[in-house]
Amino acid sequence: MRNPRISGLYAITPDLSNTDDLLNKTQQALDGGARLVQYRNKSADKMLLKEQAKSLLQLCKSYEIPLIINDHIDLAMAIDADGVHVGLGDIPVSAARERFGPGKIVGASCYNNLHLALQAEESGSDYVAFGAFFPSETKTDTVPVSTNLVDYAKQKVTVPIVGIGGIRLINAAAVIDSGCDAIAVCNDLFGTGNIMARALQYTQLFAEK
Ligand SMILES: Cc1ncc(COP(=O)(O)OP(=O)(O)O)c(N)n1
Ligand SMILES: Cc1ncsc1CCOP(=O)(O)O
Ligand SMILES: [Mg+2]
Repeated sequence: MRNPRISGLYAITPDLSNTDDLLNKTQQALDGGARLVQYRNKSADKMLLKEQAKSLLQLCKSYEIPLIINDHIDLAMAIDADGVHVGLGDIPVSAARERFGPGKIVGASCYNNLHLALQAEESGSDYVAFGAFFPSETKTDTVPVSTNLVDYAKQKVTVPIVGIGGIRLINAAAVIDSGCDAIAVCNDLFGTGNIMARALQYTQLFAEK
């Protein structure tokens, strides 16, 4: 059965060195209906990573929304986060599952590769992520993927599918319509003047389905 927690707007946090700013912005995304939050910070040192992850976890808990930690399984385990997201350069899905236990969310990047998705599912991932669907300002070393792959993958994988990469309000419907259960957004969510209003607009796209 598809994991019901993996659906809707998946907020990917931007690199912010100010923890209050990070919390404030994430709270706005949650107020707008984000269903999952990923703490992704590529520039913080170990101390800041832990401080921010712990604060975000407390915030997400108060909304009963899962917090997924990007890359850092040790950090995810240390703070008892709800999950971890791993890519090809990170710990393998099977090891993440083994270390983190059965009750935690393990998400896997599958880029434009159905074979990776099948492998990730086999290894115990709770969702598979494809992307980048569009050029991303947040992550520039991506591979392009077409919505056709999602259409095809829906027939092959049973875990939820997350779409990521350059998703904006104007192109999100195409990604959702291709069969993605969730869309992961960073820049078009956190880079706007009114994050809550933008999150609500994304949430509305799912309500229309
Ligand atoms: C939901 C989601 N999908 C894909 C990624 C990318 O993971 P990865 O390839 O490991 O790249 P980095 O994000 O670590 O730069 C993701 N983080 N989240
Ligand atoms: C982490 C990641 N993986 C593929 S694209 C991407 C960045 C997503 O951010 P944005 O929504 O700003 O493109
Ligand atoms: Mg990674």
